Amino acid sequence: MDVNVAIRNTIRTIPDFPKPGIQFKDITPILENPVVSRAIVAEFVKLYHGVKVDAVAGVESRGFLFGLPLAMELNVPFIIVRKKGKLPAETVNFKYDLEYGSAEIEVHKGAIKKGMNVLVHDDLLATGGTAGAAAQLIEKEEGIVAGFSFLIELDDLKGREKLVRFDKPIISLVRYN
Ligand SMILES: O=P(O)(O)OC[C@H]1O[C@H](OP(=O)(O)OP(=O)(O)O)[C@H](O)[C@@H]1O
Ligand SMILES: Nc1ncnc2[nH]cnc12
Repeated sequence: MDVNVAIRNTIRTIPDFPKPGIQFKDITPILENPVVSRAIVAEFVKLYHGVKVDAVAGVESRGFLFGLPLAMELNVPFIIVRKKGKLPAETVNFKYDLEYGSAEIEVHKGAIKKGMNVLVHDDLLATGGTAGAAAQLIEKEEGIVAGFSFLIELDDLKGREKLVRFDKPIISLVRYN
């Protein structure tokens, strides 16, 4: 199976969600398909062969879906990056600007160890604000960004440009204009 073709054929595009003009990439049909889901994890494992990854950080909420199985396959810890106010123990936070307004993400203090190579994982790269903030959080904790992995990248929103400064591989399985 060509996993990129399988993803493209399985994703649904829902127009005007959550706002008029947005073409929402709905991954729920992928989650309902265990063959494609397994192929996605296998593809990430293959692509990260030879890259030093000590942990995978998945961004709430859709970054959790493939982030945990990927970490399990790589046999490394999975670290959850959550929106503010959801993690129960002491946290470190990073505030960032969105297109309109701002948002804050956090991880448990001590989850990212000094010098740890942490792969940022999410389902989708749009403007890059979220993935860039997760990477800054890793650096704030003295971890090293190992790279970025996404199922989907929306090229027109130029998120990649926000991530190039980390100078690490940015992998997306499917790209849309
Ligand atoms: O590149 P950006 O412009 O930052 O956008 C990408 C982010 O947006 C979506 O998450 P959303 O905030 O919709 O939350 P969810 O995963 O909980 O649905 C997506 O899952 C990414 O995390
Ligand atoms: N177009 C889109 N589809 C799905 N998730 C998104 N997150 C940001 N933009 C998105």
